[in-house]
Amino acid sequence: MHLEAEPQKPSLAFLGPEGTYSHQAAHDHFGDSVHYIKVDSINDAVYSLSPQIPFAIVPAENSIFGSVVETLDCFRHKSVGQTCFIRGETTFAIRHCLLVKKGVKLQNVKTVLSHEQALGQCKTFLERYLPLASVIKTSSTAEAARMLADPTNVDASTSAAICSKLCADLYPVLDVLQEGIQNAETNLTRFWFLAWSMYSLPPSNPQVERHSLTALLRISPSPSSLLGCPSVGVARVLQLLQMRMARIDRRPALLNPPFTDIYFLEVEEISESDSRDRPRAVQDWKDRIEGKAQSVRSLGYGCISIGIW
Ligand SMILES: O=C(O)C(=O)C[C@]1(C(=O)O)C=C[C@@H](O)C=C1
Repeated sequence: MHLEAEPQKPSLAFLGPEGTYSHQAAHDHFGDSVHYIKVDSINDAVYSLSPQIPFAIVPAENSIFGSVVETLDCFRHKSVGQTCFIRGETTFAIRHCLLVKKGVKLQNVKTVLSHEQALGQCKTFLERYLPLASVIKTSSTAEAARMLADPTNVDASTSAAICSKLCADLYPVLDVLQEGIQNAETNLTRFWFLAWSMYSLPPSNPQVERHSLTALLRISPSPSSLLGCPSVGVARVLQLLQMRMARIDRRPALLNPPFTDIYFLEVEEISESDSRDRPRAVQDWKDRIEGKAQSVRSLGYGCISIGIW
């Protein structure tokens, strides 16, 4: 019998441990076509990108709790657009559960552990059923389950974790106390696929592949902008690019003077032909704002970064 060596799968970093929504969303999309590498934070997922780990998945925004600021804050850094590019996206349905150690009842729960996003998405449930419980933020929802199941955790009999039902299978000492505890039945999180190189694409699953037609503009303003004050600059850039804005996020730029911001804009303009020839489209955007902005850089798949100063 002739056994063919399995071609090496590309590695993809995800916010671990196993059982996070990031892990599940990646698995839904890529199945067994990638080698999964768990990391401890969204930051680590972004900064682990390298020739050895060419791909990563990070949460972008949630339909109940909004933008994932940890991800946007990573996108402030100039490495994004150099060794980190957005190359696609997927949306995943989030259904949170309250997990406890077997035998623990709702009235025993004094502490709830979970990721900041999940705690926000379940605020109504927490206020109604556990108003006196204190909350502890963990690096991910599955990390909350892992901590609860840890045999050395002395507080486990008075604690609960908000995470996916899958975590009850991964940690058999845990039970699902309540299912579907998010503030609204429809709860979706949008994830971005990142790549180390602008020229590499994560393996696609033809069943679910759907090219996003949005673009992300990172606009770093400063007072001496040729385009005027930051918000005017943003509006002017959109006008020059002939783009309609779909979403806007604003984060502190961590530059002087204080209250200088970076804007993240998702725009709707990209036409069918542009979406087929993205490098040309990005070049065209650059040409249109040349001379008006100090720096224009591609963030990858239909994404550009514009520095105005
Ligand atoms: O903690 C997880 O399970 C994650 O994958 C992170 C994350 C997020 O940051 O938005 C992903 C999806 C849900 O919105 C909750 C948490």
